[in-house]
Amino acid sequence: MSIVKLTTNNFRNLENVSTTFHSDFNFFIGQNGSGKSSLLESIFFLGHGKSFRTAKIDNVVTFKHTNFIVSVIDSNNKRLGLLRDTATGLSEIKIDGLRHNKFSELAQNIAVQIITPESFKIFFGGPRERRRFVDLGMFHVKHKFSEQWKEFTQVLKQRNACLKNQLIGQQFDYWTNSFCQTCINIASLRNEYLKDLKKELDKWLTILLPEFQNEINVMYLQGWNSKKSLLDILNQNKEREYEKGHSLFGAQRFDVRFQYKGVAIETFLSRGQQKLFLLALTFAQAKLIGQVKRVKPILLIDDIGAELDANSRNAFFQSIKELNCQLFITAIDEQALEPIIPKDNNYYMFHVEHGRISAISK
Ligand SMILES: Nc1ncnc2c1ncn2[C@@H]1O[C@H](COP(=O)(O)OP(=O)(O)OP(=O)(O)O)[C@@H](O)[C@H]1O
Repeated sequence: MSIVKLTTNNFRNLENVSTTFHSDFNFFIGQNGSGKSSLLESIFFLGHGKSFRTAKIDNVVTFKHTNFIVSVIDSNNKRLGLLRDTATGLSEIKIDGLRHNKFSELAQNIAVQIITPESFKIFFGGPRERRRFVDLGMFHVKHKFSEQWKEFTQVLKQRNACLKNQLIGQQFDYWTNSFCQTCINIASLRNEYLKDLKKELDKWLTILLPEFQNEINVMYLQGWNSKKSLLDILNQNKEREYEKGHSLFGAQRFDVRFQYKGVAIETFLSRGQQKLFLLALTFAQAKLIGQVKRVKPILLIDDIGAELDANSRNAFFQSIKELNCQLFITAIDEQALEPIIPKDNNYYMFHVEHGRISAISK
């Protein structure tokens, strides 16, 4: 499936947008402040239940309004909708007109990934974004993950409550044992997933960063020393954990690092190369999602011109031809898009101005 039609009401400066999209390639050009990122943000919101720019919902609702709606119709004629109200704090999720309580039910129907000019700073800046990235793939690719994650977060919460309240004895031991088991399950699922991701990554690096293909080592740090038993580690660090009041080891602390000849890649890749690497990684993840989901992965790429020279944009074009994704790509002007516009005219181009989106005839 792909998004056929998007409607937004009071989402940033997109007060009333209703636009029909191409199933593969959608390009948006517009001046600074016209609403390009807001458009991508609205689609991202539907897939993630939050913005990629702010944690404050008030910032997203159009000034002087109290709620926004984003809805889409997909190529299977399925309708997905989300309303967020700042006055009441309520969210309303609708799938084909029926209300749902859990955001994950909406997210099952739409797999959205984004790359912005800031992505690589956040991605290489700390484990949080890398965790989010991997777990998004896990959510869509590994069917068992959602259930296991739910169980894990509940167990983690209980164990943390014991640590915070200085509870010892049977109750704490019970949650610690459950915690170890759920950590091991999740760690092994992530390990499987990252092996598949690494294979797929090498394919995309062949096009985007050929000098690094087959040379990048994906290091999976599962959240505790993999040579030791988690239970032993927890027993040895009991006092430290009680002191901190939360679990210091476990699947919640995992990370994934990328190395070239034993060195972290972000320490020597240029900014443009870092962007190409992230594109390769995102494409790899999209490919894995596309293989298992009925939904076609959606890729949002904000300001493609930033950091990429003409050669890199050519490599980017070569790679997107191989992807089976629906792409939404923004740029300040058409020149930045030149090398990546399909020559067969099989795409849509839009002009964004003052929050209005109009199709440009080719
Ligand atoms: N809550 C809001 N209500 C109304 N307008 C808003 C709101 N938040 C931001 N804006 C305005 O929306 C406009 C669009 O911003 P957006 O970031 O989407 O622009 P853009 O086209 O991506 O620009 P750039 O090329 O500079 O990244 C800006 O002028 C911004 O001031």
